[in-house]
Formats: sequence, structure tokens, C-alpha cells
Amino acid sequence: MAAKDHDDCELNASLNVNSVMSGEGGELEHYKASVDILTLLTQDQSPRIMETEENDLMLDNETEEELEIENIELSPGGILDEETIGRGLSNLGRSANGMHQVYLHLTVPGFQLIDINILQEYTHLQKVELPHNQLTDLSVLSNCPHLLILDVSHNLLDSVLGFEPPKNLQEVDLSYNEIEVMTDLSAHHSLKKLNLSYNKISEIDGLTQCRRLTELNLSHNNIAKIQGLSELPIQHLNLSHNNITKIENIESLKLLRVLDLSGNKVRSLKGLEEHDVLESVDLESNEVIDLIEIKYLQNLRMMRKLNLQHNPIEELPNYRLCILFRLQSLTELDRHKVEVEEKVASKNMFEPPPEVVAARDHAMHVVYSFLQPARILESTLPSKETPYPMLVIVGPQGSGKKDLALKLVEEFSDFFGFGISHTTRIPYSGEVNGVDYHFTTLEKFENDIKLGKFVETHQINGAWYGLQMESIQNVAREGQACVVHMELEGVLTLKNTHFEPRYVLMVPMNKEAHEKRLRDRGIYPENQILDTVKTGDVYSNYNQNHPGFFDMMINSENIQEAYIRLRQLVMNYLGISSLSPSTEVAGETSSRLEAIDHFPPPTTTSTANLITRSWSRPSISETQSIRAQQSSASRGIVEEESLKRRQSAAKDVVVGYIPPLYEQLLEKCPRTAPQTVESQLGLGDDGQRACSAPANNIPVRKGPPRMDSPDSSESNITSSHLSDLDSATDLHADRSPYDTTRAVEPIIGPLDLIEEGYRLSSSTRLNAPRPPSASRPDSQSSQLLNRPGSERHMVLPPIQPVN
Ligand SMILES: Nc1ncnc2c1ncn2[C@@H]1O[C@H](COP(=O)(O)OP(=O)(O)OP(=O)(O)O)[C@@H](O)[C@H]1O
Repeated sequence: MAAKDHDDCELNASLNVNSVMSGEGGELEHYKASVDILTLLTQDQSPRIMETEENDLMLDNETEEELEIENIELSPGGILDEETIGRGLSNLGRSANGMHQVYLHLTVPGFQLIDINILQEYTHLQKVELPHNQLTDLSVLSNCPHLLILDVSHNLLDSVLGFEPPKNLQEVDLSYNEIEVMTDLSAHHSLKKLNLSYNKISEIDGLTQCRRLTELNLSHNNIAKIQGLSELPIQHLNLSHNNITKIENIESLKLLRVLDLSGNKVRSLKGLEEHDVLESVDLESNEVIDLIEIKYLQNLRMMRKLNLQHNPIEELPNYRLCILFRLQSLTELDRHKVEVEEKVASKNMFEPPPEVVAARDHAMHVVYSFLQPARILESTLPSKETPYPMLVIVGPQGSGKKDLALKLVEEFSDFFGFGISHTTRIPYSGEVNGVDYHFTTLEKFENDIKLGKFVETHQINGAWYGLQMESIQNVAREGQACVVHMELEGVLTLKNTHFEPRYVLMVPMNKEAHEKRLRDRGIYPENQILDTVKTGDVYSNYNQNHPGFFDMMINSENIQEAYIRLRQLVMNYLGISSLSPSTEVAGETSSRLEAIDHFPPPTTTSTANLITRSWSRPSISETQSIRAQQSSASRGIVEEESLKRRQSAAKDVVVGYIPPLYEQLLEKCPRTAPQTVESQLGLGDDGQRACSAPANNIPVRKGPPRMDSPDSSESNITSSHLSDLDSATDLHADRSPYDTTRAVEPIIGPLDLIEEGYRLSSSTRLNAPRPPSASRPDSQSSQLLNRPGSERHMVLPPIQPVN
């Protein structure tokens, strides 16, 4: 260790000698004086102890000398002397003219200096650091033409750079001084960084000619107004801890990247909006109160850091998520790193994508329906091979969906029934409760949600819309396919359910026509009309970005033509090819579909054609099954795969497993179901029901549907045990005021069933699970025929897209 120190000492000494040799005239002596001092400074200053036996615990002679030197008073009386300079010199390098080796840096902190005139001889200095002294005058620095960096912080200076400017002075630290007034710094045109923090400045001045100033620190002063900075290339501006109330006069600071205004009295962020490269804004401890202020930062794409800690705005609910939602580019907010999860949460909170809305909607309805007594709805029971046929007409408000749907149902009444949605909006003129919608109150609507009645709900322009399972069931019981209309969000929810409808997208491609249609109705406010017209694009884009999501798209710009296309589609779907629609229907529609919202009664031509079609033909013919395959091929790959997965999952659950508890339980309680009551009353086919087969058995009823029992699933076919359970538990569910269709059924409480189930569960029979396929015939045809009401109408095949 000692040896190394000696080596270092020699090295430093030789360097100093070199510098002395190369010094100029008067500097020679100064450098000479500095040799020993500097050499010693580099050594370990602690007294060293010799470790030899003879000189045990003796102080090294060398150390004594060092201590002696240490006792020399440096810069007595605050006058900078050579010895002090010698200690503070560093960074040997070439002089500005490249001719000499000289020390370029001088650092003399904390010597109570008041006089530094000796520096006039040190003309080579490029960096002078004299912090923590008592300097009041810097005029001597006029003799340092090569000065680049000056640190005179923590002194008693009362003026800014009061000396002849070295032409290259770039960085000046004048913080912690007594400066009250900023003088003209136009001579310091090379100035890049100026620190004037912790002074007594009340007005920004004298900087207009500092055309290279990139960093300005004026924090902890008395500045009340931002000014005098126009057109400067400032990138970092620190005005923290002043009395600033307004962000102003900085529009021209186009290069501003970092702005610190913490500790001021700023209320509004107005004034920041035009700083395209602004990355960081610190507004901690200000008076920002309103979230709306964030709009001034919203277009700043480079914004990465924002600090609004200790502002009233912080108290607002969801403050952080709200800011993150509006400023998606932030990586740090209030000194905390922004996590990806937070960004997603903010998006989902304030602008959830339709998929998220739909997923929430679906989850809500599933949970609420689970809370109700178990119900299995036979008419629309999910089945892999023959999903309950539904047609959903999708599109923005005012695209004529409802009228098209009603017209379709009217014309093809043998095939389709209208799934009537519920809504909390008031009826428009001409609308009939229970025909166009079930008009209901918000309270009732919410109550129905809690009772798990809805399949999907969606809020549009302040009104709620929703489709209840009962509405679909009402159609399904008639053996008809269900036609409904809804917006995209409703579709997304429906896609989460077991239903597999066909979706026809209706979009008025001509915006003017759409707008005119909405205007002509005379019921929508202006802003709603404009918003609705815009949503047309949302639908078109969604269709483009999600190939296969909709089965077909129809331009509903001209409602008559749209109906012709829809009609054609449906006829193809139903296999009614004999009708030549193009001429006939075009002729009809031109006269009868003049007004978009007013369809005349159906013509006899088309109805006659439908009536005379053969019902005995198999519901899925060979050609149709080919079409079905083509249809599935027309789906997008992703959707097809997703469908397969869902189908297989549903099959695993539904086909492969029927809880033995229910099986046993229901076998024990056959007489609780409405069918049994009917048979007791002599209304049903008792013999068939006694051996009540599972849901997929072939129906036995041959006659027409009974008018006194609207639920044809109950009266027309042999019901399964599952439907018995449904009916029994359903008795305790809150009835919809619109539900006038259900027959009075004997009451048996779910508790009775459960008790019976427990009793039976001790039986060994429960241990034998039912073979997965036992109850479900493999034959596709038998399943197709087994839909409720399907002995009257064949179950409809999948819709084929029309080209
Ligand atoms: N159950 C539902 N779920 C989601 N959206 C629905 C539902 N029922 C109706 N809607 C949709 O709500 C929107 C507003 O309904 P409204 O009856 O005011 O429409 P409209 O102006 O008549 O539209 P259109 O002319 O397309 O039928 C329509 O786009 C309609 O399709």
C-alpha cells in the first residue's frame, strides 16, 4: 500500500513538473509552488505508522511534514492565494491554443473567499468552481477568455455575470446568491445552461439574445409571471417554487421538453397544448382542480411523465385512471411508474371496447340467472347439430331494422316470429306495446335483470334495451325461428351465449340518406343524429375487421331494395326457389315500401307461394346440407375454430353428463310436471309421457296445436324430465307482466325436489352414471324433428349468404 502511494506521488510530481516546464512566464512560480502541495494532496492524509520492529509506533517523518503543511492557513482573510489554487487545480490538458500542458479546472469550495483577483493570471482555466464562498464580484473572470463552465453558487453575488463575457462561456451556476435583478445577458451568446435558482429574482429579463440557451433554472425565486423567454431554444425550463399563476408566454418555446412548475399557483394547464415535444411536466403542489384541464395535454404525443401530486385534482374519484385514460402515452404519473394493467383498466373503465361491454353484460345476466331456481328451456335448448334458429338483424339506429324484421315476420309468418325486445324508452307514435317493444319502466327493467330474465341488455342514448329469454321462448314454442334486431353490443353479448343465430348486418352506406331518415322521423335531437350517423362507420369497420362475424351485409340506404335482398336471402334459406322475386317483389315494393317506416300489409302473391310450399319435405335436404357446409366454410377461420371449440365444450357438458341426482329425482317425481297435469286432465298423451323420454325423442302429437295451451312444447310433444324440472321450478320465478302464455301448473317447491333428491342420493342407483349417449339419439334427423313445435314446422336450416 505504501509502495503504491509512493508511485502515485512520483507520477503526480512528474506531471506537475511537466506542467511547470511548459508554463508561461509568470505562471512558472505558481505552478512550482503547486507541485508539492498537489503531490501531497493525492496521498492518504492519515498519519501512517511504521510496522518495523525498531520503529514500532513511530510516526513516519513524511507524515509529520504533511501535517505541517496541513497547518498552513489557506487563503487567509478570504483572499484566494496560490496554495489554495494549487490544491484546487485539476484536469491537466492542452491550453486553448494547443501549445501548452496546463491545468484546466479550478475548484475552490468553501474558503470564505471574497477576493479572487489572483485568477487573472490563470488565463487557461476552462472550468472554475467557487461555490460556498462569499464572493460579490466576478469581474476578474474577464481575464479568463477560455472559460466554459462557471459555478459560483452559494455566494453573495447580486448581479448576473457582471464581467466581460468570455466568448465561450456555456454553463453558469449562480444559484443561492443575492441576485434580485436579471441584467442583460445578450453578450453571453454561447450560454447553454443558466442556473439562477434560489435568488430573489422577480422578473425574467435579459435573456432574449441567449440564442443557445437550452436549460434555464429559475426555481425558488419570486417570479409571478412567465415572460422574456420568447423564441429561445429552451428544452429544460425550471420555474418551480415561484408565484406563477398562469402558464403563459411560452408558446414559442417549441423545443421545450421538460417543464417544472411545481410549487406555484397554477390552476389551468392551458398554455401547454402547443408543445409538441414536451415529455415531462411537473406541477406538483399547485392548484389544478379540474380533470378537464388534462385536455391541454391530450395531443402531446411525447408526454411521458406528469406529476400532479398535491393538487386538489388528486382527490377526485378514479383520478389516476382518468388521467391515464386521457394520456395514454404516460409512463410515469405522480412519480409512480404506470403499469400496463392500469392502462387497460383505465380503458375498460372509460371507453370499454364493445367486447368488454358485452362480456360484462353476459356475465351479469349469467350470474343473475344462476341465482334463480334452475330452469332448462327446452324450446331453445342448445344442441350441437341443430342450434335453435334465430335471425338477428344488426345495425345502427335508424337503419330500418325493426321495420324490416316486422315485415319479414309478417310475410313469412309460418316460419318466423318476432322476438320482442324490452325497452325503457317511450313509445314513438304508432308503436304498440307488445308488438314493437315491451315498453317498461327503468325500475321494472332493472328488476328483470336481477331476476336473470335477460339474455342481453344494452343502453342507447339513455334508454335501455334488452332481449329476454322469455321473448325467444315465446317464438320458439310456436315452432318458429326467432327474428330480432339489435345493435352491435347486443350481438356481442349474444355471441357469448349458447345461441347461434345468423346475423344480417344492415348499414345505410350513404350517410346523407341515413341522416335524412333520422331527421325525417323528427324525434331525435341534433347531436344524437350526428352521433348515430357516425356509428355507421363503426359497423362497416367492424365488418371489415372481423370477417365472418356477420353472415351477410345489406346496404339499407334504400329500404325497399334492402327488403328485397333480405327477402331473397330468407327465401333461399327456406328453400323457396320457385318464386321469382326480382321482378315481382321489386314491382310490389316500389309501390308499397315507399316510406321506410311504414310497410303495407303483405301481398297475397308471396304468401300464397309460401303457403303452397310442401311442408313434408325434409327440413334439411341434401342441397341444404351442402349449403350448410358452404355456410360454415364462409365463416372466418378464426370464428370457425372458435365455434368448434364452443360446440365441443358444450357437447361435452350437455351431452355427456346428466346429473344422476336429477335423473333419479325426476324419475321419482314424474307427476309434478305440467305435462302430467295435462294427462291427468286428459289433455295430453298420457301413455307417451308416462315413459317420458329424454328431450330428443320423436314427438308423438300429430294434430294441430291447441289454442288453449300456447306453449306448444308442453302440449305437442313428449317432454323430457328436464322440462319437468323447468316447469316445476319456474313456478316460483317472478312472472313477466307480458307473460300470459303459461298454463296454470301445480305447485311443487324446489325444496321438495331437493329433499327428495337427498333421500334418493342414498340409493345405490345414483352411483351408476347414465351412459353419455343413452338419452340422445345419434341420428341428426331425429334431433331435427324434436324441436318444440317441429311437428308443425320443420326446424329451419342455417341461413345461406346470398351473393
Ligand atoms: N335488445 C336489444 N339489444 C340491443 N339493441 C337493441 C335491442 N332492441 C333494440 N335495439 C336497438 O336499439 C336501437 C334503438 O332502438 P329504436 O327502436 O329507437 O331504433 P330505430 O330508430 O327504430 O332503429 P331501426 O330503424 O334500425 O329499427 C336500434 O338500433 C335497435 O335495433
